[in-house]
Amino acid sequence: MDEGGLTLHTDKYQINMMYAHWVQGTLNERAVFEIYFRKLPFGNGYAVCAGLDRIVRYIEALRFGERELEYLRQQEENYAPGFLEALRSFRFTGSLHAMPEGTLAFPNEPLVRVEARLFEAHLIETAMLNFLNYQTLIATKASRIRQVAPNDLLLEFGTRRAQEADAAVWGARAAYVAGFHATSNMRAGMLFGIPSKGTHAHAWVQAFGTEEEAFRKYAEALPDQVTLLVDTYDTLRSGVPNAIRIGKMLEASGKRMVGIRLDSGDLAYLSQRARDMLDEAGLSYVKITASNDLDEHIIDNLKSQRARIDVWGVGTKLITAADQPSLGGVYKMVAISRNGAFEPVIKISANPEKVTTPGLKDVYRIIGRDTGKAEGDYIALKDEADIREGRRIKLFDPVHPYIHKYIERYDAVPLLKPVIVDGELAVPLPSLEEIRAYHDAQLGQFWPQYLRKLNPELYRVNLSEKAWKLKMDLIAEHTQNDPL
Ligand SMILES: Nc1ncnc2c1ncn2[C@@H]1O[C@H](COP(=O)(O)OP(=O)(O)OP(=O)(O)O)[C@@H](O)[C@H]1O
Ligand SMILES: O=P(O)(O)OC[C@H]1O[C@H](OP(=O)(O)OP(=O)(O)O)[C@H](O)[C@@H]1O
Ligand SMILES: O=C(O)c1cccnc1
Repeated sequence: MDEGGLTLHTDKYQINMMYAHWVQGTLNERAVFEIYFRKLPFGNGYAVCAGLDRIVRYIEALRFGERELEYLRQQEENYAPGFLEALRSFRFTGSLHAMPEGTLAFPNEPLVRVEARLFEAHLIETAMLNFLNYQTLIATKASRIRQVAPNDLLLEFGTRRAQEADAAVWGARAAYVAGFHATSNMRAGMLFGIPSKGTHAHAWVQAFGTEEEAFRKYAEALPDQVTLLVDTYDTLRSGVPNAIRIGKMLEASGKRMVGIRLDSGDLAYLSQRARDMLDEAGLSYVKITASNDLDEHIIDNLKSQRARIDVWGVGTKLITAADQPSLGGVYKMVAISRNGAFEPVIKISANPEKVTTPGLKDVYRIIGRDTGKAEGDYIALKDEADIREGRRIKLFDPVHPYIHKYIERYDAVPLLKPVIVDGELAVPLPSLEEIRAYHDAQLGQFWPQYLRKLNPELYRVNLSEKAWKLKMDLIAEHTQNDPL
């Protein structure tokens, strides 16, 4: 997808800061920022990273053209002409390390680390958060839905209710990353290569004199993909019997009907009755699709009622993340270069959760050698050797530091991979199919108790002792408390 034209998809305060750095001559000073979120959405045990593909394409396409410069000139008379000239040759020259799309991520660990000139680091905050927060939210919602229907076909049907067009297509992609199988949105199919699927609407049936005629005409037109919507008049008295007639008609011409779709009423009862009727008619291969305001809770509940549903069409509640419509990912400065070296910086807050963790850091997934499973994540300062070299490390609870344990016999997998280095793409972006396969492998690394939908076990994100000490020292420095 062409991401040109998004350069001013940023908050004005970013341009104000760029301008002030330009005026003060500090625009080329380098800084490090991290993106992380503080709380998991939906009470889920993990989040599924998505949005990096768009971030990279956006960064690569960043240019201030005539239109952008003219708008800035008109908007703000304080912006000196020299600033606008500097923008004309703007290119992103920094580096970006990030968790690949499909990675399972947890609160308070960096998903992205940006190392760049202040001039460019400010510009990209807003758009990066916009893409990452939304797509990660939808991928996580989709993952919850998949958790309750792991063996069924999952179709994304949300476009009509999405918060506008971008959300529809990028949300369809995020759902696909997390394991949905297809989308109804043809543009998402075209842009990203996601399989597209569709049945027909009630209007098709209403357009004909009888339901049977409507079904027949549809089957004549599209004999290889007949999924008939059976609830326009009376699901069990007319819809399913008419669909069975069409199924038989197709059989006579050597074809097989794909399915029926239920879109209202008691989906458990109707699916059981419809299954019986189809089976009795010898159409046991015909699949039953359900739709109608579905989400992970209803699907789970329908399964516990032994609903006979093979395919789930999920729209509104997925694409709008209806029970939690935003993820609160933030972008915080953790270091700034002074006299040629990065110095850690902190932001203090009366709210302890909002105090940042200073310094350039890496995140590692600790995989137990004996189990092959993730034991916890470990955030360390960038140059810490113990974790890199697999030596014994101490995991401790920062709130109650006396609670700790040592671990050895582990593999430490660095999660932040180089994506852009000095303005250039470090490695080609993975394909969507590669991302899906990687996501599945990620899920396989976790014990089921971390993945369950309801009251999942807390997965630990540990801070190294050095990183923790640095944080405490900086807090002390800024609050005039004694260091711990
Ligand atoms: N057996 C079931 N158990 C739990 N929830 C169900 C069951 N059957 C359907 N549902 C859900 O209950 C809700 C019913 O919604 P609603 O009553 O608005 O649908 P409807 O009246 O049957 O159809 P329409 O969308 O045409 O109004 C939907 O979210 C549906 O997915
Ligand atoms: O329910 P969702 O999860 O959003 O899935 C998509 C819905 O969109 C269509 O109906 P439409 O919205 O056109 O009409 P309806 O509300 O009367 O079902 C379809 O029949 C589904 O019910
Ligand atoms: O193909 C379908 O059945 C479909 C697509 C979008 C929304 N509702 C249903």
